[in-house]
Amino acid sequence: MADQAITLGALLAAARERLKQARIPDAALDARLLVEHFTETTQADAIARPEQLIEAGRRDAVEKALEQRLEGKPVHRIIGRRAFYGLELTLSPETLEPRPDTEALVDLVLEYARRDNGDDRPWRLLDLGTGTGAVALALLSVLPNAQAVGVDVSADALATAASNADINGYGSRFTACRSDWFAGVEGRFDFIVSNPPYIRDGDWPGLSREVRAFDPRIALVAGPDGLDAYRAIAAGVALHLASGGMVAVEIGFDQKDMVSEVFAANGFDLADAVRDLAGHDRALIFRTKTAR
Ligand SMILES: C[S@@+](CC[C@H](N)C(=O)[O-])C[C@H]1O[C@@H](n2cnc3c(N)ncnc32)[C@H](O)[C@@H]1O
Repeated sequence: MADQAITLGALLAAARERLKQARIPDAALDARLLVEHFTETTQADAIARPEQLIEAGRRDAVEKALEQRLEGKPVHRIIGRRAFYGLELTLSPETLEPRPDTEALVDLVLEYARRDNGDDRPWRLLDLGTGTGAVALALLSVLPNAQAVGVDVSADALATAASNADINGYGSRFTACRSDWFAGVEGRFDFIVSNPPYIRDGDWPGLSREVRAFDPRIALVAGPDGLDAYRAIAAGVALHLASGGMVAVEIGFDQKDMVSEVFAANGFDLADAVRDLAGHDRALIFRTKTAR
């Protein structure tokens, strides 16, 4: 490659065209995210100062990133981080890339936590399968006096979650706990939340190549019917839920009835369900069954 600078506008146009030609979905968005990240520019720079010169080293970094994208690596894996609920979260090999759909789970928990002027209460939160810390940290970002314990079976994910808590300014209110679901968890919590693995074993081969190659299988797959993690979680909730507490989970689009049955069998009533932006059932919240 010639050792010369290129303008930001030309670099962006070339990157967009390259991904488009290769039929990469969302080519324009991916090109923009990669160029912005590796040239340390913003969308505003591209609009206001497209003539600004990008030095050869940065242009080469964009070039390498485009090659990775053309080989199928997802754009946020290349960048190494992804935005979730207004937070910037670093990814690592054993963390799932947080998905926008999971914001529905956060909103559902917040709706209940903030009832009756509850915003400022010292809520105790438990996030089972915390991954990057996405759900716990999003809740901490809105509830200023809450404390969260993030549980994961993966040491790599937990280290990433703890680092994300520090980077985003919530390190003093976040505790990482390595545990197989509740096995190593102590204490009781006002809200137990989880976005657990919920894909059926048999559906794994049909997922996109990008997901299979770059998201950890253990973060996504949960037995022949996809319900193994819900069974493990529902069985342990009663021992760790504070009086009046609630448990909320993300679900697959067709799992509302099945997951409700799993929790009902363990003594919990469905209190509410919300859909994601595509209109699919996405998050459920339960409370302890009342005596009838
Ligand atoms: C679907 S990911 C969710 C990650 C993150 N909470 C999010 O919403 O982006 C599920 C997480 O559960 C963790 N996990 C899987 N099996 C587990 C187990 N037995 N005990 C604790 N965590 C587990 C995985 O490592 C993964 O981080």
